[in-house]
Amino acid sequence: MSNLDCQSASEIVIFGALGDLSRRKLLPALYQLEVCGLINENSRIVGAARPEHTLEEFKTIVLENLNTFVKEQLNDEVVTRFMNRLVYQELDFKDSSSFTKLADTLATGNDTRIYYFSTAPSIFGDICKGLHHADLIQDQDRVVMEKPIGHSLESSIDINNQVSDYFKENQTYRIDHYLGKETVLNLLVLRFANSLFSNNWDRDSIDHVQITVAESVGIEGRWGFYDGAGQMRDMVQNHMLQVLSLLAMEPPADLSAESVRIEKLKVVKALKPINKDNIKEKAVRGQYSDGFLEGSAVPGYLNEEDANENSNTETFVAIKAEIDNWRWTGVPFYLRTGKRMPKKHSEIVVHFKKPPHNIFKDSYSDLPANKLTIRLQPDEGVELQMMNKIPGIASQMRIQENKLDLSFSDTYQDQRVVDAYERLMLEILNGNQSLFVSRDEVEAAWIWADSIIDAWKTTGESPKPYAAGSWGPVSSISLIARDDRQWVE
Ligand SMILES: NC(=O)C1=CN([C@@H]2O[C@H](COP(=O)(O)OP(=O)(O)OC[C@H]3O[C@@H](n4cnc5c(N)ncnc54)[C@H](OP(=O)(O)O)[C@@H]3O)[C@@H](O)[C@H]2O)C=CC1
Ligand SMILES: O=C1O[C@H](COP(=O)(O)O)[C@@H](O)[C@H](O)[C@H]1O
Repeated sequence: MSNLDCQSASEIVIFGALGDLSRRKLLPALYQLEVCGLINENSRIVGAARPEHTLEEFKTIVLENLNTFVKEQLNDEVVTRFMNRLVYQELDFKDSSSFTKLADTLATGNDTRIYYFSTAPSIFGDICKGLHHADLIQDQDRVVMEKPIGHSLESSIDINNQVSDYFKENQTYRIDHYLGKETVLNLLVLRFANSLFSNNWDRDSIDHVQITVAESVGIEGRWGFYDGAGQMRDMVQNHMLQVLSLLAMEPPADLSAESVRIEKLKVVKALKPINKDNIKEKAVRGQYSDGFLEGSAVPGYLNEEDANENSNTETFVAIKAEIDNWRWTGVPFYLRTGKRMPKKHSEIVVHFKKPPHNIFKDSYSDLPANKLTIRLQPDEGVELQMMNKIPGIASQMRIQENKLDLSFSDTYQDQRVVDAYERLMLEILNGNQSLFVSRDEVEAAWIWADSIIDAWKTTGESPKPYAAGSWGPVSSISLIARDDRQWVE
């Protein structure tokens, strides 16, 4: 079945259509789906926003954005098709009575509506009330929620309740854009389409796993938002736990949303709690200070624009996560993520156990373990480090460490790199929830993350400084060195 066979025509309503996310990601993603012919020909895109604009003015803004944010040259024919789908709706999301205008607009369109909440979560409840007030919620409609879903378990329950009063769970799509990344999706294929890995994916074969999500960017003008969150809430509670779940979950029965989400949830629930009693040995938080990136001086977190110089917010986190279940007992998952690290570089390194006995002692005294490196971004690919004989007639067997390297850009040269939002938008249009996060997952992740954040608060643990352009505070090296291991650089 092609994607379009399962996709009914819909009204795609973007609340916050003139905001940053919509302009940079959502509209370009929809344009790319248009290029691929993946949007039902009768679907419309309704931009809802506060300012008064004519449709022509809205189209002009959208075209400017496409010119800016779509990497490839725009195709005139596709642009015309895309523009013909656009509708503009001036709306104050906090004024329920104004939603009757939206009802009039939607009355002339398709039966199924996709409501994309591209606004701050504090407004989700107001939008739901407005939609309800104008009788705009039907069983076949879908709602898309952007992150962050709260800043704690309590606030996430509150946001989820505000939406679930009006939409059922099977109508709700919670975005974690990491689930739309090609390389994150490829984890499923790597693990469950290759028996070499699926048969060796447990405590018997694996020594430990490292997950690094390093960013070279700093706060990029969003100090106010970021300072209330920090790297634990911004990256670990969501993206890193999603990656960890896909990496560690049991094989799902199939790829349905229900099967995949149940298995991911079990992983998060099995995470050993980190609290005030063990925080010092299990987690490290850091904050970047002045430093250098690619040869240029960059300010520290407390010297960024709009900064409050007393902030204790972390911009770096390293954690020794442990999954208390049959498969993973005794296998640490070391997580590390930070802003202003030397480069944008995200990867998973699976360290297998060493061979039990070395028969090559004469040429190699200490056989290294196999390492599987999954490069998430950039330079996406998969690399397996293994031992190999050096060809030659020498009487003594000479061996060396070598690698099998599958670089996606070399192997799939003709393929454009698909942005995560394109993939996720397509899944929303097709009504497939597999790549979206269930309420249970969000809440289980908050329980684990909250305990760490509370422990930092209780112990008064301040973030350790690290120079911008470095790999994090020295204590993150100690975190892993205590177990006689080291971060892969
Ligand atoms: N930007 C990004 O890259 C990412 C954003 N997100 C999330 O996506 C969501 C949107 O973010 P972002 O686009 O950056 O935010 P913006 O503030 O840029 O956009 C939000 C839009 O909502 C509009 N809005 C707010 N209140 C009302 C109202 N009462 N009535 C009508 N319109 C209103 C704003 O309009 P006005 O300007 O008139 O107030 C603004 O255009 C947030 O939850 C964010 O956390 C998640 C990941 C990445
Ligand atoms: O959600 C977020 O993700 C980005 C990192 O996303 P990536 O796709 O560039 O890896 C992060 O910079 C931002 O702070 C966070 O809110």
